[in-house]
Amino acid sequence: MILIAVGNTRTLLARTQDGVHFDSTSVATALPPTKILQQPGLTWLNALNREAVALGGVVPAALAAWREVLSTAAVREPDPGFFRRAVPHDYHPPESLGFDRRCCLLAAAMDCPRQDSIVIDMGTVITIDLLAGGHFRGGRILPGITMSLRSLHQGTALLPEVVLGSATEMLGNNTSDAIQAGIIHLFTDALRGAIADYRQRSPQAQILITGGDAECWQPGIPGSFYQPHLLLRGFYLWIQGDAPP
Ligand SMILES: Nc1ncnc2c1ncn2[C@@H]1O[C@H](COP(=O)(O)OP(=O)(O)O)[C@@H](O)[C@H]1O
Ligand SMILES: CC(C)(COP(=O)(O)O)[C@@H](O)C(=O)NCCC(=O)O
Ligand SMILES: [K+]
Repeated sequence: MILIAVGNTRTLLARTQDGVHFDSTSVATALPPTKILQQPGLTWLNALNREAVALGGVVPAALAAWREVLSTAAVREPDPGFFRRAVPHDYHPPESLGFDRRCCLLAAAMDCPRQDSIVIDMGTVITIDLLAGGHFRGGRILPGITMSLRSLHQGTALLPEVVLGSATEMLGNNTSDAIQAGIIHLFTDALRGAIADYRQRSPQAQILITGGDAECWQPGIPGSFYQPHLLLRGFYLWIQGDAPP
């Protein structure tokens, strides 16, 4: 099966036989699908007309462009009804819950059915969601790391656009270090704070962390597990669960 998952910054293109191992790559969502399909190295995408293709995401215009390009392939899109049965929730309106959040929650719910989970997705935007007693209990949406750094530059005359290094000083003594200290401590505190709050509700919840910025932030979140393929795993389970018998 080929999975195409459209995020706000990156589109994941993945192929899997067993739903556990994913041969995946990511490309800029801003690129039109026709251009993406012409990229060298993405040769397995030639299988698009022979294999089942699953399409999902959180950027409606990009999804529409993919639908047009894939019109000859057997495209499958996830059914919200399956999600609602697998992960009951009170989100309102229910259809507004983002596709990427659903995939990660579904993976946690189906792979660890007796375990509560705090699911942190550090993508364009950061989401921190609580799955407890098999139900999605709600979450928090925060600006992402790159988005936050960019907004400091775009909203001011004097602040440069900074790339985060490994500086974690408490007190910055130049503009770049002060911004880095601000962002690193802001998000470390926000993540730890959310975990502490959610654990009042679910003391045993495991912490799963995924998304483009997760790998470098995981060490700052004690006890968390980095799950690079959480979204793809959930997407696969969703499409399989949906399949007609
Ligand atoms: N090659 C890359 N291009 C863009 N952003 C990247 C890349 N690698 C890591 N990142 C980081 O990952 C974040 C995007 O995460 P990702 O999970 O791909 O987001 P989304 O699913 O929202 O598209 C960016 O904010 C950026 O900080
Ligand atoms: C919260 C998100 C922007 C995260 O997107 P991402 O950072 O993964 O691109 C996305 O899940 C979304 O557009 N959600 C819709 C609103 C909601 O979940 O309530
Ligand atoms: K995200």
